[in-house]
Amino acid sequence: MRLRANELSMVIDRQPIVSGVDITVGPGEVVGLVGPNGSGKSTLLRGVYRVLRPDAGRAEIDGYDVWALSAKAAARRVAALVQEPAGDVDFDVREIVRMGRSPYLSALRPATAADEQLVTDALERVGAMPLAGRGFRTLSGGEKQRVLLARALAQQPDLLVLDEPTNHLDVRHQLETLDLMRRLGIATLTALHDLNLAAAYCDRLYVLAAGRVVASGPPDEVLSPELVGTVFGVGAVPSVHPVTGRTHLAFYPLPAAAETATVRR
Ligand SMILES: Nc1ncnc2c1ncn2[C@@H]1O[C@H](COP(=O)(O)OP(=O)(O)OP(=O)(O)O)[C@@H](O)[C@H]1O
Repeated sequence: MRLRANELSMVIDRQPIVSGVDITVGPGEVVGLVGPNGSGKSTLLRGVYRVLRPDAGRAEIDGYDVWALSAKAAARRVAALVQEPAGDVDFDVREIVRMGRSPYLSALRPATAADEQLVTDALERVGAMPLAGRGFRTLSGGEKQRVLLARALAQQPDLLVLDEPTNHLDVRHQLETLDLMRRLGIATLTALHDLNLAAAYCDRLYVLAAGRVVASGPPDEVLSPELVGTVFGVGAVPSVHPVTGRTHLAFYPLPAAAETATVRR
């Protein structure tokens, strides 16, 4: 499986939000999307998981334009874990995860025991089996996040798209979730705010600023103090993490006069 976003541009209310973005995710690769608030990360992801149609360019999975596929066919290839309200109806956890099988079902292809087993497997994989009978609305933010990840896994996607998967998670569950994401072996494109987590868990990063990719490559090469200063407007001191051996950035505020201008669209 290979995702290739080619010259993707997205306009909202006549404002360019994503401009000429090229992104690839190779088989089994975990690719991070980082950038300041409002830089267009979620909008770009929506173009990829087929919720917001790009105004120009294409997002292709194995050469298929995701926008040329039916919604159901696209959902068999791409699963998204996004920040979403629970909705009005109180489904239980198992029902929520079962929804991940709906792209495969139809009047001619009703749910089978194999589908139910996939639901169980997905719940087990994220450690949410003890929550299976609970009402989704009664879960904590972190529990909800894990159940939504289980739903995405039940979809058996070729590509996982995650928008801030560590949102709401305590520090242990942040590490566990990203560790799980890596172990899944599924090609993944994930927006992450925490640059140190992005560096620790992603094979490659794309840095978005004002809707454009301003840097890309392995985290160690991309997250230089210069780039962090220019794009995020903070100082960064790199060091080697004493346990993991990965590059770790310590941040500090820059004096107001030294703040660099944000990249213009
Ligand atoms: N439906 C919408 N209507 C109007 N403006 C929108 C809409 N969706 C996104 N935008 C604007 O597009 C810009 C990019 O938003 P987006 O959510 O893609 O950024 P982001 O990088 O994911 O931000 P954050 O890190 O804060 O989640 C923002 O200025 C936002 O206000």
